[in-house]
Amino acid sequence: MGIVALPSKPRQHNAAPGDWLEAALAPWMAQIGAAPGENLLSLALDLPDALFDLVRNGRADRVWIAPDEEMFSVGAVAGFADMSVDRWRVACRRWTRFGDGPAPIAFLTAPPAPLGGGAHLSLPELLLRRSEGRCSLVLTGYRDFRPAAALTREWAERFRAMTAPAAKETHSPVERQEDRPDRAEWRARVRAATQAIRAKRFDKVVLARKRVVTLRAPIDADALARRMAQGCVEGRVLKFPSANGCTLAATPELLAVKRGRALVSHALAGTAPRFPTTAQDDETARTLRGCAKERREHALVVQSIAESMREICDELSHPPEPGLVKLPRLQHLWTPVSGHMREGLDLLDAIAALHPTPAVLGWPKAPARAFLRENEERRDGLYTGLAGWIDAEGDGEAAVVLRCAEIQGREARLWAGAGIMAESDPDAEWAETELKLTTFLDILGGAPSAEPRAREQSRHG
Ligand SMILES: C=C(O[C@@H]1C=C(C(=O)O)C=C[C@H]1O)C(=O)O
Repeated sequence: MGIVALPSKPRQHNAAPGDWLEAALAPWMAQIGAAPGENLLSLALDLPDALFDLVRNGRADRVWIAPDEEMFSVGAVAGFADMSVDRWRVACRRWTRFGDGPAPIAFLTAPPAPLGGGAHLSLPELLLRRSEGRCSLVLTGYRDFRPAAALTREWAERFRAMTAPAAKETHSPVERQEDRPDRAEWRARVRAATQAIRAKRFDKVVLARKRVVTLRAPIDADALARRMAQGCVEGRVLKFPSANGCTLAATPELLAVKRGRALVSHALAGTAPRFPTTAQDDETARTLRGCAKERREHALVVQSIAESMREICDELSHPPEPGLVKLPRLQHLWTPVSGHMREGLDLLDAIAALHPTPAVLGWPKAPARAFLRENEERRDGLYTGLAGWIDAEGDGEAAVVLRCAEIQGREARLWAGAGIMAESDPDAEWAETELKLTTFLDILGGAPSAEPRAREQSRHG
């Protein structure tokens, strides 16, 4: 499935966005004024398509784009900007909601795989959502002791800022790029990992590396997110704030998708390049499916996901043989694991059970994590962490943040990793990470790869 194409120019809309919102809020003022001050309050409004287009061509703190859905948000509700899981659950029970639109959601993140740990939630003040062809605006606030008009004024100001026309996108050339670790150090790290595996410390560990790309001018993360969304990806395009700037990703890996009681986790591990001719591409896919190392690497991930899901699901199933996910530059072995979640559990329970999987950490998890800590692999931004959203019913999605970069000023810190098994060859694993880096390099605007193209180099070529 492809990502919906974005119109390059916003369609015309006559009313100024701020005026439109004030008029749309007017009929609700009395009800907002009478709502209990100690509860969260949300109002969902239908939004004209043209205003939605203004937003997706403008600026947003958080962006989430799926094949059948788009979400953009600004602001975080004061006092609920960083919610604990418990606080979210309590708030959901005492929420005053108006309007006939989608329920409010919180965005969530979880730390990179070597750190692990639970989810953080952030409650957006303004959420623009297009789902099933319908555009809506969900406004959320905590009125506390303020008059209702103070709250609606804040919403209107944010909406004006969000719909202000974005600066014209300019393309900035690459000034320099650097690999950390460099190739020699990478080889040493992979050898250390394969030795530890042969010494039976663990079966698999995921090593990662970064490329720091510096452009001549500051990077426009919103423009990059739009470019990513225009490409065709299997998965999710996202932009989330992270420790030093923001993280952008076009990731194919979905850790958890929950709708009602149905939970699906997508095991993705085992990688090969794509080729322009069908014959060569199919041959590579056959080699990937038949490669014992890749199959074992994949099987570890499926087994671990199934074990974790058994703790929270009653029924579990997955196809006996992996399928393939085909991306523009890569193909992966893929197994969707489906389950029927136990009564009363939500997406956050699924995250607690599943994150991180051996696809981004290793197996068994504890010694793989200890190895990464000893080797001081510090992953920037949200790389191999999670990003996603949850609604008040506990449904939602969590993607593993891959094919990503943390953007700060003129710098993009790109990350890619590979599963290391006993027989891993350092150069083949380097080639695989090169290929993974191209997903983001392509979007950044043709930054030339520091190494020869991995397509021709891969162990499957
Ligand atoms: C670690 C990454 O990707 C993960 C590792 C894979 C592998 O080793 O084959 C495949 C998909 C992802 O689960 C990455 O893209 O950086």
